[in-house]
Amino acid sequence: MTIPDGVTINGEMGERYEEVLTPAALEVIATLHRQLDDRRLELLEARERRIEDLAGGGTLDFLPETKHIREDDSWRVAPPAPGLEDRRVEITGPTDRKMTINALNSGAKAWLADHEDANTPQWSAVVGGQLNLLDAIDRKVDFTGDNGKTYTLKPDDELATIIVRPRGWHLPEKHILVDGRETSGSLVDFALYIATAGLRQIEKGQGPYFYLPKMESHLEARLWNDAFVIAQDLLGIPRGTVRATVLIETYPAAFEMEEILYELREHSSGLNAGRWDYMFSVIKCFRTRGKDFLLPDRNAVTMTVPFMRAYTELLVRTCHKRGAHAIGGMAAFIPSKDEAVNEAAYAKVRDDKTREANDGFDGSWVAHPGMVEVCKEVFTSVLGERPNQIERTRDDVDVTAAQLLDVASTPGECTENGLRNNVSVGIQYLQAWLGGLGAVAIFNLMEDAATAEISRSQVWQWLHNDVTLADTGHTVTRELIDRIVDEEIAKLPGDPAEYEDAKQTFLEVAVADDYADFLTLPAYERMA
Ligand SMILES: CC(=O)SCCNC(=O)CCNC(=O)[C@H](O)C(C)(C)COP(=O)(O)OP(=O)(O)OC[C@H]1O[C@@H](n2cnc3c(N)ncnc32)[C@H](O)[C@@H]1OP(=O)(O)O
Ligand SMILES: O=CC(=O)O
Ligand SMILES: [Mg+2]
Repeated sequence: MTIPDGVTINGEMGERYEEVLTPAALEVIATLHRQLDDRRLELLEARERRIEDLAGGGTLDFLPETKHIREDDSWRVAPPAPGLEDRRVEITGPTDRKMTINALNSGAKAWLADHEDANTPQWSAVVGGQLNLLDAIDRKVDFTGDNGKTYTLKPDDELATIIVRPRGWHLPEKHILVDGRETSGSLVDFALYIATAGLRQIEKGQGPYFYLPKMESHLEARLWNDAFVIAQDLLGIPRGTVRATVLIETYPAAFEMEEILYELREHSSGLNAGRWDYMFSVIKCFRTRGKDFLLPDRNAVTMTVPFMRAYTELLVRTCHKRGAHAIGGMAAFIPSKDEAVNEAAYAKVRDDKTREANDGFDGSWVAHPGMVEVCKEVFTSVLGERPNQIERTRDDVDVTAAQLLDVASTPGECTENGLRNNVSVGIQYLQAWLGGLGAVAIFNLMEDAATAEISRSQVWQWLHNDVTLADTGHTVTRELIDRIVDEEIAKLPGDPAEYEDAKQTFLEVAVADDYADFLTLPAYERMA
């Protein structure tokens, strides 16, 4: 296997890995790393400076220096690329072989093939996931499971369009070094896809399409755009072939939606309302600012509370003004074998998608194949034969910074039940994550990296703001959390000792004075 100068692969070479870690793909990684990684690290430092400013009493607002972009009515994003015109229902999920086939066959219009919230950066998942994508595009992915069930792809014209979500800018890739330095997980996931399966997508009449997560500014979008231009030029692909939908899922990004679309306009395929990371980011940004930014129990923060409503309304308005798709977020309810729970889950997903479709979204996400039809049906009842409703410009919407920041009027209470739920979900999720699973069903809900971030951040916020719990009257202290951690672990299946790693990681990210930027960072250090 030929490895370009300066590139080191630390990870074990599994079967067929050379089909993904090709010389061309490694060359793209090396070039992107050398040209862009210093800027990536500077942008991560800028995030830290913003957090310090917010902790010191600063606030978020629309940027004065980019007002001209917001006020210039002349620009639009590129028209929808092949396979991305109609996105009324998109399924999300990790890229293991079974999920790949199930997602592509699900009847959804698109599949977010996840190397982010629903996946872990285990080396075998980083490369193995890309191999599954390659095999799916080449129609060589069929297999028979251990259960004897045969997994076979449907005909091409019935499959969902693949949209790959690489890791966020903060995550390193320790198994691939360039000039002795760890690389960026984002650039590795992007490069491995565009230089292998993504090229095959072009031959098939579509393109390398991406979902871009967890960005905090338009300058981070500019970095992605530069990565697209460099990679397309290197691989001899016309500029504009790559398309990217950006998740607006951080508080700062909500104030730069228009600028983010502008930076990526040649490559843009819209914005998505990434509600779970958004809530996480709200807590993270203002975690030390007391009751004005204190969220009640996680399950009480619905999409209809004022600050969440302001965010989704602004997203639709911004996208449609610029000719871009507005894609809704994830209702975390999944089918259940318990009939009553199942009925409630379907009703909640239906309500959620109905609100989004009526608000002007062009499509939305589901976490499970069982939820595809309900989402499709709801959007079809609004869209009819139209592929989207981009023409609905929502000129009636005018969202202010104060509305986006109005966390204080969120109804609900902080309760011990909520605290216990956060502790249990956080530990169960980390247990799964450390074992290589990025998405799991816990208490009848889909849990992934974003929802787990909310859980651990709430624990941190309640502890560091001396919250008094409404149901018990207790103040949240380290002693109370330690007791609840042990009690909740005792309720889980198996020996409590099996949860020790997850417990320690949870305590590190949920109670330590130094708030970890992302739970996946210390967790990744524990991963081989
Ligand atoms: C905040 C965000 O970023 S949201 C986006 C990121 N999160 C996600 O993508 C989560 C995606 N969802 C999932 O991973 C799964 O639905 C889970 C883990 C929550 C539940 O999965 P399971 O416990 O396997 O559910 P269940 O047993 O009901 O699955 C039934 C079948 O549907 C399949 N399935 C379930 N979810 C998916 C999915 N998202 N994509 C493809 N197939 C799926 C299962 O593989 C299983 O297949 P099988 O019958 O062939 O064995
Ligand atoms: O990625 C989606 C989210 O809600 O977070
Ligand atoms: Mg997210």
